[in-house]
Amino acid sequence: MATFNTTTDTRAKAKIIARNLEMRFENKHLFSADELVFEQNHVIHLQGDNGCGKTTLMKLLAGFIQPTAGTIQAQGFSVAPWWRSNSITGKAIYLHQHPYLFEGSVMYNLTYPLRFLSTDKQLLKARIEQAIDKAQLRHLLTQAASSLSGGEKQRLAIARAWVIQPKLLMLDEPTSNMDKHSQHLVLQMIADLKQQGTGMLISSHQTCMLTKVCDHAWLICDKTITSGNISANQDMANAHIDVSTRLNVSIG
Ligand SMILES: Nc1ncnc2c1ncn2[C@@H]1O[C@H](COP(=O)(O)OP(=O)(O)OP(=O)(O)O)[C@@H](O)[C@H]1O
Repeated sequence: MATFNTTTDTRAKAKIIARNLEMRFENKHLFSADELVFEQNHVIHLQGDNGCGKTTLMKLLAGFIQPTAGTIQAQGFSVAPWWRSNSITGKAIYLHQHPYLFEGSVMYNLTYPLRFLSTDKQLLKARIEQAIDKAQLRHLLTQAASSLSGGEKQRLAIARAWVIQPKLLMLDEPTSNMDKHSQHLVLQMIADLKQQGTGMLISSHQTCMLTKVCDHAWLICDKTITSGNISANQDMANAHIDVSTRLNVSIG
């Protein structure tokens, strides 16, 4: 039986903890894991072959779907509104590889979050201006977001996340539509967020420019999720799971 819950000490480091996790689609066992901790100040490279379950794991941690078994708990966030049936939803921001954008212009998409944030509005406006430059979106501001190219849409979605500065951010195959130049721009924003303490989970089945900023790795292999540090002196192209910190997980 899967359960979700949230503890609300907002002074604590924000984290999402999954325990005794098991995910199945009908009879198909996708993965299991004893314990996964996704927290602020950690940047995790989520690795695994096509179809192993990277997107599914992110959707679980975002609270969009429920695990077959196990618990998913959030700590260090403010209390969820009473009408939200799943208290995990909305804690970690999830960016799909084909990001959801609002109908309207690029500028509308960037300013939309303003109305929901309690942060000083002048500071937010200044941050939006910075994001526009960082993502090189200024020449596109009045254009409909729906008319952007795939790479531009991803740049816009990441710029919007950069403005919000979430505690936890998940990026699903963020560079899949990006040329090298766009990857450089996004890398800078991701590095900024890392410095500001945002915890990030970045999925990609291959190493890419963005995975250079990762200090931890989760690997989905043989229906098992293992977790470990990325050795500081190791080329990310050979990123591996530190065997000493491997989790004891079951294979179904
Ligand atoms: N709602 C669903 N019902 C049944 N099967 C599903 C469902 N969602 C995903 N799957 C299956 O689960 C498996 C994992 O899918 P998922 O998208 O999580 O993999 P992934 O690792 O993100 O793949 P990729 O690297 O290709 O993006 C796939 O075989 C997929 O078909």
